[in-house]
Amino acid sequence: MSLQQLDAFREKHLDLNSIKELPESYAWSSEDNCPSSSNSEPVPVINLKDSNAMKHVGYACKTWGVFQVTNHDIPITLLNNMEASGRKLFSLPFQQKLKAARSLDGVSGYGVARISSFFPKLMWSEGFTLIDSPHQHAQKLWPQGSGNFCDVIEEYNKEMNKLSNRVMWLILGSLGIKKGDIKWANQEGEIKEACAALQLNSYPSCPDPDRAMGLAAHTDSTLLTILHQSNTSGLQVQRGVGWVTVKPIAGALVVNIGDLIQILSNGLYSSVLHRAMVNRTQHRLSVAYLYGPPSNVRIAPLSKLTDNVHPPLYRPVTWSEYLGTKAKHFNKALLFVRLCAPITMSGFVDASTDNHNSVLVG
Ligand SMILES: C=C1C[C@]23C[C@@]1(O)CC[C@H]2[C@@]12CCC[C@@](C)(C(=O)O1)[C@H]2[C@@H]3C(=O)O
Ligand SMILES: O=C(O)CCC(=O)C(=O)O
Ligand SMILES: [Fe+2]
Repeated sequence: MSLQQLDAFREKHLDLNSIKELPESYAWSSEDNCPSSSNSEPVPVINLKDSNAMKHVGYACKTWGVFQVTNHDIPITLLNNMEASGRKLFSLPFQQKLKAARSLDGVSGYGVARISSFFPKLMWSEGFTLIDSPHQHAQKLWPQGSGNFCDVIEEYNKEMNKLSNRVMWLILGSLGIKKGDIKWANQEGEIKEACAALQLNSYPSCPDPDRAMGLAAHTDSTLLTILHQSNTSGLQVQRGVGWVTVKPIAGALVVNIGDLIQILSNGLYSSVLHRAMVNRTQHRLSVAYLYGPPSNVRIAPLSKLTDNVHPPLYRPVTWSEYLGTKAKHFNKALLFVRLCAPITMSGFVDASTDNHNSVLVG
């Protein structure tokens, strides 16, 4: 990052850990920050060792787009070590974290939520994204030695890759998809070249949590995301018109359905809109493993799920192409890869003028 970029960054983004009163630039209107629904049914919790796990996953995908998993075989010590590594990183002095700041056009490094540009107010969070080896970043953050930071990240990525593949097959299996139906997986269903990003999110305690927003409502552009949310609540998912809190369960992991599963499943399973809230007393940390397909693969509705009555709803896209669309159109990105425009309640086609790929139906 150039010195000029660093100055612009410092000007806009404050060290949240030292602020005693919520600045106006972080105060969201009550409309944006609408409260959560009370008395809602809880998000499904699925024991991966249950012989009916696939059926439960199918139900959770159809009705929620999110579920928690237990008995997932990720050692609790690894989850604890990952959380401790995240806390160690975010507790570094602000100036030190800035040494590993994400460049303006870059993906990895320290920075504010990259969706910030779509909102008039700033979010009460800081993040660290890793897509490749953690060593270069660790060297900048801890020039005297980073302890076991890199080992923990590498072990975590390896284990999350295995778990993501296992959960992906439960999701696809629940739609009747077999190993041979996915060309980019080998006979065992493994995806050797799967791409992924690790996103560490830090939400410092906030002097006015009811007016602040940790991470604004979004869907993930992934096949699926596995989130370790520590023991402090904050994650909420949209259900109907309200927001439901995903209660932290010790040792459980949250699985979010991403936009690419929505495309693959031809809309049978929708990605879940979610957000993170903050609180007055606790510093919350979350670690998201964002799982996607190999970079050369074009994701399209699976042919087994389409026919004359159910034509493909989306055109084929690679993950990086889709991330580009998301960076430009954010929560409308799926509409921009859609082939058949959805019909609105009024019976008219909801045609976006920008969406030149739409074939209007109905
Ligand atoms: C692979 C990716 C998905 C992501 C953008 C990124 O290039 C790296 C970070 C990811 C993340 C994490 C926080 C929420 C999110 C919307 C964001 O701003 O950065 C996601 C992006 C995404 O899923 O679109
Ligand atoms: O912190 C959380 O609970 C949510 C994080 C998240 O949605 C993400 O990293 O994509
Ligand atoms: Fe997310």
